[in-house]
Amino acid sequence: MLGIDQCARSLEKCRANIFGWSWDSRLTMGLCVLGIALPLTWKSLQKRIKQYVARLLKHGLRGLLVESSPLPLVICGPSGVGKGTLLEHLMKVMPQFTFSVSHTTRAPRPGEEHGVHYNFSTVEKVKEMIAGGEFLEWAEVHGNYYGTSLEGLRGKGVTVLDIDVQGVKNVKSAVAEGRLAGANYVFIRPVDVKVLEERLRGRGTETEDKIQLRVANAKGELEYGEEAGNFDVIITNNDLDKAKSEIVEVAKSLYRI
Ligand SMILES: Nc1ncnc2c1ncn2[C@@H]1O[C@H](COP(=O)(O)OP(=O)(O)OP(=O)(O)O)[C@@H](O)[C@H]1O
Repeated sequence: MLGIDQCARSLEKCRANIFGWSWDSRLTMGLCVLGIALPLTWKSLQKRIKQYVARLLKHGLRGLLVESSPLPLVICGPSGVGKGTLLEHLMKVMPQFTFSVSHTTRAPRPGEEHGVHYNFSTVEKVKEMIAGGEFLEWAEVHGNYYGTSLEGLRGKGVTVLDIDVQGVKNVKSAVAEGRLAGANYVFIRPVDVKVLEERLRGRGTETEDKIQLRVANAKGELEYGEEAGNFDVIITNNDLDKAKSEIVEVAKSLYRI
């Protein structure tokens, strides 16, 4: 990386040559710009390299020619912290951020469209996909299978995953195994656990037992969320308007929009 003195000297040299830029000045100016830009882009560059390697392993050389889709945006945080509230705002302001379409083996209900509400599939097909490691996560509920496929994350815009810590670990395993190119991880934290309890009670959607269970789980989730290296960005949702602006700014900067 270039030092500040070197940058200043380069700028002075360029200024002196402003009316007839010599190749020397152009080169030093270029190096100067690179010196500033490179550290900023290093993280995204690393992700992009991993993405290319994963595609190369999966599809061979042909994979390098396929246009890459943006990495999914993972949003995690304890129950009641305001993930849903912040995501609703983000998706309203930036419609290119959307939830992924899940797979299900249950029959479509009136008005439900394949590929819009769900990807309707058969039990045989879903079992085949599970065996082939094509799901990020899946569950069997009342005899029907539901799951988030890795393919479903490669949508038109940026796919958003609102998931718990276990879900984040599943995403990280998929990345480590080369099944997913990567993801951007954002953790939402409260100022303290007491606030969570108040929000969950205020929302009025849970029984007291469930509130206590969610608050108890929150402690472990906060430990994981705040541990260095687990998330790219941590947003504290205290003042709601501030947190809303922050999530939009974070999304813009992560996806260079
Ligand atoms: N900054 C905030 N200040 C006050 N109340 C908030 C704030 N953010 C969210 N809330 C409120 O807290 C409650 C919980 O928010 P929300 O449902 O978005 O949480 P969540 O993290 O999505 O929860 P879950 O994981 O259980 O779905 C809602 O009633 C919401 O209106």
